[in-house]
Formats: sequence, C-alpha cells, structure tokens
Amino acid sequence: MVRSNKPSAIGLGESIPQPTVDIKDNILNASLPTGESIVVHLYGATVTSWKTNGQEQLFLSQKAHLDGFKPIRGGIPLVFPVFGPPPQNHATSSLPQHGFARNSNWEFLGKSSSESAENPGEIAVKLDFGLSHTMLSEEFRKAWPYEFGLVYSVTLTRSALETALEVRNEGQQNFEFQVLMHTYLNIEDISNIRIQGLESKTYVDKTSNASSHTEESPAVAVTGETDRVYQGLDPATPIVVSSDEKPIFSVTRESLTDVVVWNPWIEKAKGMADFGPDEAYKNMICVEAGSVAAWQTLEAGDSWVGGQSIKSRL
Ligand SMILES: O=P(O)(O)OC[C@H]1O[C@H](O)[C@H](O)[C@@H](O)[C@@H]1O
Repeated sequence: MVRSNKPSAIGLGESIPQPTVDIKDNILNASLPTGESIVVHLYGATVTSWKTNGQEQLFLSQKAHLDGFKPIRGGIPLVFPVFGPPPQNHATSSLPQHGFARNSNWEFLGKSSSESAENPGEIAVKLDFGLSHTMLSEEFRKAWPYEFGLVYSVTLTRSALETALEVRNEGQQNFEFQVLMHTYLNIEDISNIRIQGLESKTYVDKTSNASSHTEESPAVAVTGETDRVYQGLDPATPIVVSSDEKPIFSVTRESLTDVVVWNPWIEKAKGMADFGPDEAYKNMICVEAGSVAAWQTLEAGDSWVGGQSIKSRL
C-alpha cells in the first residue's frame, strides 16, 4: 500500500484525528479514529485481537496462556527460525517446535502514523517490535547461536491488518531460517467456509505421512483434521476465505510463497490443553503465510523482508 510521508498531524494545528496507542503490562492497544483496533502482546509480539466494525477478526482460544507460560494459542503467533518440529542434524535441531520468536519477550520500538495516499484523511498506525540475539533466553541463544535482529511491523489501516518481518544477519556466519505468520482467523462456522486461490497448487498433507498432492478444488472445504502446506504460490494472488459464498478474508503476501491451512478438528482440539472450548475448532481456520517449504539462507550482513496483508469482511 502506498502512503504519503506526511508527518503526523499532531502539532501542526490540523484537525485530522490521530490513532491512540497505549501500553500497559507489556500489552499494546492501538485504535484508529474510525474505530478499528488491535492488541499486541510483547510476549511473542503476538497480535491477539483485531477488530473492525466492532467485530473480532482473529480467533483466540479461551484457554490461551497470556502470561508468558507458553506460546499464545490464537491471534498471530510468529514462527521463526523453524516451522514445525526441527529436523535432525540441522542448526535448528535443539529448538522447540516453531522456534523461539513466539515465546520470547520482544521490545516495543515505537509507533508511527501515516495518511493513506488513496484516501486522504484516512489514517494508519504502524507499531514496530524488535528481537535480537542478546534478548533471547540463554537456552535459546545456546540452541541457535547466530547474531540476528528481527523487526516486526504491525500496521493497522482502515481496511487491513498488515504484518511484516525483517530478518537481519548481524553476525559473520550465514544462517538458514523459515518463517510463518500463524494467523488464526475468527469464523462463525467451519462448515460454511471455502478457501480459494489454492487450485492446482502442490501441497504436503501433514495428516497423512507428509504425502504430496495437487489441489483440485477451486474452493477448498474443511471437513476434518486439516494440516496442509501449499507451496510455490504467487504472493500477489489473494487467498480468499468465504463463508456461505461471501468473501470474508483476503490474504496477500510479500516474499512468502507458502501457505499452511490448519484446523485441528474434534480430537486434536480436545487434546490441546490450551484450546477451548472443545467445539471452538468450528470457529477458527488458520491460513498461515510463510516461507517454510525450503530454507532461506541469509548471508552475513544481509537482510530479508516478508509480510502479509489481510483484508476482512470485504
Ligand atoms: O501446537 P502448535 O505448536 O502451536 O502448532 C499448531 C500447528 O501449527 C501449524 O499449523 C502446523 O502445520 C501444525 O502441524 C501444528 O499442529
């Protein structure tokens, strides 16, 4: 999205209402003058709420731990530097499933607001979060001893939620990483949901021995446990989630060519201690933009940026 670099109206004597940003107990609340809002926990830099028109767009388990005890079950946990259980004999082998970003304490780097170039008067707010090797627990630093810096930007506009991650290699050694924005979308009823934009793409089905398939459906329905890694997608082609044939979310990406579609369904939902209530699997679908089918190599001194933009209730 193109925005003007106009400075914030505050102090200029202009009357454009500005976003509000509060931080309390390591939780940030930001809202736009038009009413849209987000909540971000410094633990994991996890976005746990995104409201538009008074409606919650992200799913958060009622049993999610919000005290730093374990990664937050819901919202948008960030997966880095490994997706899933780490492979053996790899630099990430000693890390937990999905790495350390979602279970480390990030710092708030600051906020900025800007005016939409397309719709003057429409204000967006961007919150930046940082995590570097010096901030990791000793355990994580030992398990992945690279000198890195992450800057995660969460931008709330009137029509979208954008999340972007910059990965910097600040050391002398190259490193490999995977990244994923594990977005839990809030839905009314999984039986009415269809996902478009995946047809003819190859996917690995993690529920059946990582077997490889080609998606045949132009509108994928979720009728049982689903855990698929779709690969090699064009990031500019939106993944559209519809309910009762009405589009409710559209996800475009930048530099993220894989998309994971996950729903734990009945048994797995019951088996997760932090997932609740049991039937809540009907109210969520994870559409996760990432780069996970292969490894990104980042050379010493280089940086990489990837992100997603989610539009809701289109
Ligand atoms: O339980 P978690 O570690 O949060 O992982 C939750 C899920 O994340 C992704 O969607 C993976 O593809 C699934 O295999 C995994 O079950």
